[in-house]
Amino acid sequence: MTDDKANAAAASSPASAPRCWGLIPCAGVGLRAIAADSPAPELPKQYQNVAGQPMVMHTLAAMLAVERMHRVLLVVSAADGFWQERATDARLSIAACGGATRAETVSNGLQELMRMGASAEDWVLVHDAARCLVASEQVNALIDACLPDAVGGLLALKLPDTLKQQAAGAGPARVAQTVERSDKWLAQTPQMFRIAALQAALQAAGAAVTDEASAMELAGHSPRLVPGGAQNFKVTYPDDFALAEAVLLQRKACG
Ligand SMILES: Nc1ccn([C@@H]2O[C@H](COP(=O)(O)OP(=O)(O)OP(=O)(O)O)[C@@H](O)[C@H]2O)c(=O)n1
Ligand SMILES: C[C@](O)(CO)[C@H](O)COP(=O)(O)O
Repeated sequence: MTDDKANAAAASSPASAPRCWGLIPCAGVGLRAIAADSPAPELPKQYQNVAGQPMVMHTLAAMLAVERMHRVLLVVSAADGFWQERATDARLSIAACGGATRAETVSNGLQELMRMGASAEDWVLVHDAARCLVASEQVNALIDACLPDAVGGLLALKLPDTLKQQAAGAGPARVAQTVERSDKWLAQTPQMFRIAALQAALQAAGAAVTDEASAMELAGHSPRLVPGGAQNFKVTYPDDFALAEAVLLQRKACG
């Protein structure tokens, strides 16, 4: 069945109430966030302080502020000692089943959600621990767009700049051509899909896919693109910490 036909079928069938679960992959090492001239930090980027709190605490606060979020599962690496003796929220669970890639971490987390009582048709919203600026309003907008949809979708940002393709060859980078950008979006998170469909897609796609939507695309689906925002960037490079801190402090000052 095409996504369009499945949407029509979903619209004409009686309303059911699948739940929304949050899944936060938090098992990365943050290699690109380490400045070339700095020693490696003791903790990965998601645990470094940003605006007075470990980055992941901002991420969790935004996800847990969404009332329709049934529970949130944080997936950390087996070696993670951060959560020992730390107070947690009643709707938060932590599983030390992170994998070697983000896709493996998410796949292991989906299995854990099923053990926690999630059903195959429930929705999961996968959100990077390192996107600590997501606003609960954006998460709600994604849920509103995806709940009536047969497939699901992701927050994304229309490309704001002119897009250049690099020429092949050694030496300094040079432009090969300017690429049409009117149909290009930057993928963000959360990415929201049905749990069983996403698990099947990830298993078929393998560990190399860098987001959930890619796995669904490889399975033949066309996920919805829901406008996110420039502030929902992923803390990836050293400069990103200062930007994230400035935005969070400014939000705090504005109440
Ligand atoms: N094996 C992995 C790799 C990544 N992630 C998580 O996926 C999110 C997005 O990944 P990215 O920003 O690429 O994080 P890292 O893999 O940690 O960064 P880098 O590639 O720079 O090492 C992060 O919250 C990260 O913790 C994960 O849970 N398990
Ligand atoms: C999922 C993601 O945040 C979408 O932009 C991103 O792909 C994950 O991290 P990476 O930088 O691709 O490793």
